[in-house]
Amino acid sequence: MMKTQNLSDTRLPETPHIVVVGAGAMGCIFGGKLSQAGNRVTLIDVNPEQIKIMNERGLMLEMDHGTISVPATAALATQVKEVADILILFTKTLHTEAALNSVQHLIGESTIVVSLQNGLGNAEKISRYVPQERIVIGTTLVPADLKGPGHVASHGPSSSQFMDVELKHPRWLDDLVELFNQAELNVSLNDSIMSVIWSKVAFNAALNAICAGTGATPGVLDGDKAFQALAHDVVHEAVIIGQLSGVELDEAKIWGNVQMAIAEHANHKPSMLQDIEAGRKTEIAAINGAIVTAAEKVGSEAPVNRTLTYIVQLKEHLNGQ
Ligand SMILES: NC(=O)C1=CN([C@@H]2O[C@H](COP(=O)(O)OP(=O)(O)OC[C@H]3O[C@@H](n4cnc5c(N)ncnc54)[C@H](OP(=O)(O)O)[C@@H]3O)[C@@H](O)[C@H]2O)C=CC1
Ligand SMILES: CC(C)(CO)C(=O)C(=O)O
Repeated sequence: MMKTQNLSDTRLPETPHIVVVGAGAMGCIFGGKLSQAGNRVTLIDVNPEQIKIMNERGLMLEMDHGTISVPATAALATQVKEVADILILFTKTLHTEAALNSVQHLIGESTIVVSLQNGLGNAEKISRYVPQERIVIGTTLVPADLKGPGHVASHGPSSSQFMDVELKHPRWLDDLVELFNQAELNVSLNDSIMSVIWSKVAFNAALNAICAGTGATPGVLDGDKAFQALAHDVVHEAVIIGQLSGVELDEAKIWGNVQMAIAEHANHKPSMLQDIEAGRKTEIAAINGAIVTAAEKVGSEAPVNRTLTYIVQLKEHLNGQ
């Protein structure tokens, strides 16, 4: 049963309890920075060994301006009792439902759930657990490489955009932006959030899937004609399907972000490549696969994205997934 109350005029509590679900690369960066800014943060994950290490050693974040150490409170979902005021989802999309199932006892009448996860369909999944008026969705360009439990490297420019899914811009949303920005997370609101999400999907469909398929980081692909041609075709096809689905998209801007990542995130392993290297299943279904599904819905096809989906799935199978 979903718990709800009218929230449009409410503000965030003075010292909100922030729960980050998924203490991997992104969870540690966001949780660590929010914690360093003086917030009460609990990290939830599924691996007891990693949780123990994070509690003992804290988080180590390697950033452009140096490495910071932040004490951490990490736990299994069942060990956390205090309801979350803000629940930030940073599992891979394929674990969203399991993660939400495990934290249902932490979702109260005014808990706000934030997802900056990659891929399409995040809001739909979350809305099975939380009323739409309390869901915030968006994207992030923060590059995060997991080096070990609680140890993350993040280099290069980063920014994030989000909005409440109902596009009502309640007062607490401004508080949320301020909270993130006080932690130097560089977030902004964007009313055209479906355009933002589709643009990121088109970007990830090219960058993440090609890097996962080839094993290369963006910098290695710099200047390669075959990469440029393939990435262009992936983005172009995604843009056409997004537009046919009713979303406004600016192909040049998306392409600009791909070039930015090649230049500025040269050594970052896109999250899908990190999954392949760790022998995990990837988010290919929620990114390139979701473009293929969207194409079918509008009576079209997305052969380039379908082929890339097969290639990454093949890599998963070869990894035993
Ligand atoms: N890394 C990056 O640079 C970026 C990532 N993103 C997006 O952010 C999201 C998170 O990515 P990232 O941080 O890289 O992923 P990671 O795989 O590094 O971290 C996810 C964490 O969630 C844990 N987990 C799995 N299932 C559950 C569960 N049921 N409950 C709680 N925790 C769980 C995982 O544990 P285990 O490993 O044991 O499964 C892992 O520790 C993804 O959607 C990704 O696409 C967006 C922009 C950049
Ligand atoms: C960091 C970024 C934007 C790729 O450059 C990303 O989305 C990912 O790694 O999944």
